Parts: sequence; structure tokens; C-alpha cells
Amino acid sequence: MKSAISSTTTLLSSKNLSLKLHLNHSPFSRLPSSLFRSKSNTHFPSLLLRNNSTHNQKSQIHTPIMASSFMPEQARAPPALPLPVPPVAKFKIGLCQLSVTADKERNIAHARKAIEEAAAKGAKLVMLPEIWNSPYSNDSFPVYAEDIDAGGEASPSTTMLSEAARLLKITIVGGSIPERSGDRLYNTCCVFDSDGKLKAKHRKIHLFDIDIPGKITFIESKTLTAGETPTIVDTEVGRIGIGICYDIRFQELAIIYAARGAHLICYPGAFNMTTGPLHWELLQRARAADNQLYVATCSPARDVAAGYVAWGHSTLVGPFGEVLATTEHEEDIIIAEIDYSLLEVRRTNLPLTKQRRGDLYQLVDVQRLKSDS
Ligand SMILES: NC(=O)CC(=O)C(=O)O
Repeated sequence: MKSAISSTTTLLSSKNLSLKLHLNHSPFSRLPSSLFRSKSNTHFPSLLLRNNSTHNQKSQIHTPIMASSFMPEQARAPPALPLPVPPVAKFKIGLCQLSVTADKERNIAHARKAIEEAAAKGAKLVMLPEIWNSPYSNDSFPVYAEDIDAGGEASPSTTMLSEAARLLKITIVGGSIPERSGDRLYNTCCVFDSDGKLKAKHRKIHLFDIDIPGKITFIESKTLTAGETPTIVDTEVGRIGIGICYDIRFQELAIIYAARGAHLICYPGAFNMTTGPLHWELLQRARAADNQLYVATCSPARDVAAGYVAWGHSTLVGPFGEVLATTEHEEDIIIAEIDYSLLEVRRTNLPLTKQRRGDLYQLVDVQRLKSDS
């Protein structure tokens, strides 16, 4: 609003340290000043400016740091790990938005072709959609489920992924397939290294049980069991956190991945025609912007004749929350560049990690806390 008049007052300055306060003469300035007081009862005690000998006095651009009473490192318990140096600075990711049919053999052959095409276009990391070898339905999950741990003929879908990764020398985030383990079924994503080895297996942690009357009702827990652990994996293209579809709605999972040093979070997902238009892009951009990392999603292509109609719109989002590449709802292969140097740039531009209020809130990574103790 134009009525707010802004002025800058130098409260303290010396050669190496200065403190500037922007005063807003707006209706808010009439709020009781006690609201802005810290425990020590002095005004704005935390707006210390970094002692910066290269500071350009004219530019009036300062890098604020928080006083230790804000305890930013304690906002994550255990404290966040530093971002690891990624094994590659830049690479291409391929997102294969596949059509899925009731013919499992066709789905596997079709996925293989798409992976080969993405690799031929230079992708070093290829990702598939959620439930790409089977229709997305509770009736289909038990029929199409594979015993991933047994491998070989018991799991033709993951056998293909392993072979493709090895022959093409790429990393594959293998979307998800229904997995059978004993008498349980899971919605499971496998990650393969360029030597074809299974690096990680993520079982969807948050099951998609929703009921929006007249629009969509889906109860995954009728057939599936929820996974028990977050999954983060070091690959040849960086540290990747994995979530499957509904997992993207739980920001705590993304925060945990960021605190464990993820460069990228991959979410194979199949949003639908009710939630997709409103939430799909919003959630991806929120996870990326809040955590200052890359987010990639991969959906099945839309089939309006299917029992569950997928939204499509596979997307890559950068660490500023910007959509870098996306598509519509038809079959497509997105090839887009990931540049990890932007992680540092964005985290320097917006130093959120140093500005958290560990004195006011804390997110506990229960698994890490247990393993540390
Ligand atoms: N299919 C899902 O798991 C999630 C989804 O469609 C939604 O959250 O909406």
C-alpha cells in the first residue's frame, strides 16, 4: 500500500559493524512496541549485521545474521547436515510421462523404450511415473504386484529397470509398482545405479485415502500397507530423497530430506482431475521453495477411459520454486537440465537455514535421532 512510508535509520555504526532499521510508518507501527521486544527487553536485538569488510557502504545491502538466542541450528533435531558436494554439477534429467494399459508386458516394453529414448537424448537420470506397470486401482494392485526382493522372473518390471540402467549407464528412479512382500502389498519405488544395482527401495509412506464426495474417493489402505521409512540415497547424480505421490503433501518428509542434505527430491505421482489442477504444481513448488532444492515429478499420461484418471503434468522445479520444465497430459518425455550450483546461489540469496527460530520451533527427524543415540 502506498500509504506506508519507509525510512531507514542508522542505529549503530562503526567501521566494521552497522545496524540499520527500516521503519514503516504504517498502521502496524501503532501496535504496542512490547510485541516486538525480545526476552532481553531491547528492541530488535537480533538484527545484527554481518561484519563484512568487503561491504559496499553505498549499496545499503547487508547480510543479516541471527543472534545465537534464535538458535537456528536447533530448528532441526538432530541439526541439519551440511549440503554435500554433489558428484556432478550439471546433468540432464528425463521424466517419462507414460501411457499405462492393462497389458503388463506392453507396459514394461513401452517403459524400456521411453528410458532408452531419454538416455539417447542425454539424460543421466531417468524417472518413471507412479504405478506404471498396472492400472491404478485396488483391484489391480494384487494382480500386478511383484516380489521385488526375489527379483528375476518374480519381478519382470524391476529386472527391466536394472538392465536398462546397466546397459545405458544411467541412474533410474523407477516410478512405482505394486510390490508383494509376504502377505503384504506396497506401492514401491526402486532406484537403480548405473551398474544396475538396486540402491534403494521406497515404500509409499502416506497412503492415499481420500474422500471428496461426488469427486473422488480412493482408499489405498484397502489393499496396501504403508512404508515405514523415509528414503534418501546417494547416487551418481546427487543425493536424492524419494516420495511417492501423496507423500508430497507432507512437508515434514521434504524437510527431513533437506536436513539430510538432499539435492533433489523425486516424487513419482498420479494426481487426479480433482486435486491435480489445484494442488499438483502448488505442492511441488512449495516443497522446492521451502527447502531450496530441486523437485522432480513424473505422472502417467492421462487416459480418460481409465477408472482413475491421472492429471499428468510431470514437472521439474528449481530451488527458487520456479517451474523449469513441464508438460501437458499426453505422453511425453521431458528432458531438462539440473544445475546444482543454483542450490548455493539460492541459499545465499535467501539464507533461510541461518534464520530459523530454533527457540520457537523444532522439527525432529525421529529416525536420525534414534540412530544417533
Ligand atoms: N494419488 C495420490 O497418491 C495422491 C493424490 O492424487 C492427491 O494427493 O491428490
